[in-house]
Amino acid sequence: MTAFTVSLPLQSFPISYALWILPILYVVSTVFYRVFFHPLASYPGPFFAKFTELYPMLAMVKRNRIVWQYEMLQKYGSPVRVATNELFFSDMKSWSDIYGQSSSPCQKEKVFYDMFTVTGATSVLNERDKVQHSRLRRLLSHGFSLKALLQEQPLVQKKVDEYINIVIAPAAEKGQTVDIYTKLIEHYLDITSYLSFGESFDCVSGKALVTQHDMDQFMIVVPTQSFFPALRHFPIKSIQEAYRGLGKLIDFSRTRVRAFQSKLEKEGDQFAKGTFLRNLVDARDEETGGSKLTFEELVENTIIFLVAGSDTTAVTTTYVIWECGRKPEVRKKLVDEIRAAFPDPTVMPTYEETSKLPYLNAVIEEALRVWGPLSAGFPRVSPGRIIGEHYIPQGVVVSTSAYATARDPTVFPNPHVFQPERWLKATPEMRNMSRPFSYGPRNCIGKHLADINMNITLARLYQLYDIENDPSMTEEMMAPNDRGVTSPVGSKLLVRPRRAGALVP
Ligand code: HEM
Repeated sequence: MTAFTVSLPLQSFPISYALWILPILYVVSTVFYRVFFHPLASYPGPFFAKFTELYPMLAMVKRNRIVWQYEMLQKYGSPVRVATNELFFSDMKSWSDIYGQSSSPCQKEKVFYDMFTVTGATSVLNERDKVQHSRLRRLLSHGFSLKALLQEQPLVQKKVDEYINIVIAPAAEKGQTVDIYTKLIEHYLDITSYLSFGESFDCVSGKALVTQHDMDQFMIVVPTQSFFPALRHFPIKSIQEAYRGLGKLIDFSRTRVRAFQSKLEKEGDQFAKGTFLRNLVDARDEETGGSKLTFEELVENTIIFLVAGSDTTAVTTTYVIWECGRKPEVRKKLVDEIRAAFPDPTVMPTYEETSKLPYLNAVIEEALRVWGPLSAGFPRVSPGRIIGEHYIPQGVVVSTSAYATARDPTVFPNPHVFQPERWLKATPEMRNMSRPFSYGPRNCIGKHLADINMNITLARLYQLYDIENDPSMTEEMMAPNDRGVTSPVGSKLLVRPRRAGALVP
């Protein structure tokens, strides 16, 4: 009996010891491998990045991905190892190696892009398979061509005047201050929703079938729910409210797509000709045996257009106005150019005319370079190939930081300074390094729409009004806040509009 009680701890000792020692050995050997023998072991970067995913996660939570990526590249050079299996680049060649056309492309990274689905269906944004993506892109390309979009120009012009009459004119009349940013999101949402569904949300006029607030819930709920599917059951008021907003958006899209399909069946093909939905519903992809988009694909894609098309364009327009507000010499040149081109206030500028105004386009290019709303590195997975100067093994997550390449001082002297003049003599290097719409087969499909929207809105605004920043606006309030789309941290830009000529620029 005594022998048994004494020997029991001795017999069990090695087992309990092993229970502790094995996990410790596993952790130590994993860290040791990742630091010294991992294929990325020789790349520079912060020490903890060698064996954790801590830094990218922290940057996401702190909403400062773009600035953090830039700081990493500044400190360690390109490429920098920012997590066990992840590299950032900031050289010109990495743009084409990572994002360019290729028979073995770097595919979009699964965890990141799986976050961006509302209904569970895939969209042109998050489809990773090359063949399936090409099919979606082909089906959509006609609707997003400059030619097709210009047929809808009268709608854009009408919405621009509506925005000005409802938002700007009353403030100018009464000498009041107005928040231009929030209303710009609504303005572009009104245009994109019309182009998507053949029916505008009409947020600016107050009809608001779906509000900008409902749209905002996408960014709050959608990325989080892919990690925490149970999120929707949390009895927290703000979460429940966010799901209600998202639900409204999905219901609206489903109803519109259904109504659209049945109208098309009953009335034939003579209605809503220029809308994206019309092109999507009709489109057949001959290369995949005449396949059409499913109902859920139609709903998912139209929602993605709304999300991708409104905030991005509004942020860029807002930063143009902010920069012109704090740089009177820039504002004067812009206003002079626009008013010389369109002296008659009863004549609305067209895109064809505004696209020929060098200074207006230089101001927009510079706003996209300095304040691009999607300038974080978009993650791709190496198929095992040379990127930049290095062979990057299969499975490594890679990206080029658009924010960093657009700040390369050898290409953009004084890179942090807003200087539209630099674009008046743009070099090929400048175009290669400033890529606000990304590059290659996964670049922005909505670029032409963004150009048309921004050119007409800005030309009309400065044709009719002098606009000053409200003195309460500070640089801190305009600092970029990375919520997926990078927008001013203060979520507003207060301005004082006055009828043209009231200010001496
Ligand atoms: C100033 C405005 C805009 C900027 C700076 C911008 C920028 C970008 C960038 C950088 C990407 C690549 C994202 C990635 O690799 O994951 C992208 C993709 C995309 N954008 Fe835009 N965008 C703008 C406006 C628009 C508009 C107006 C629409 C449509 C209504 C749109 C629809 C899309 C879609 C559908 C994709 C995914 C394309 C694909 O993966 O094939 N964007 N955009």
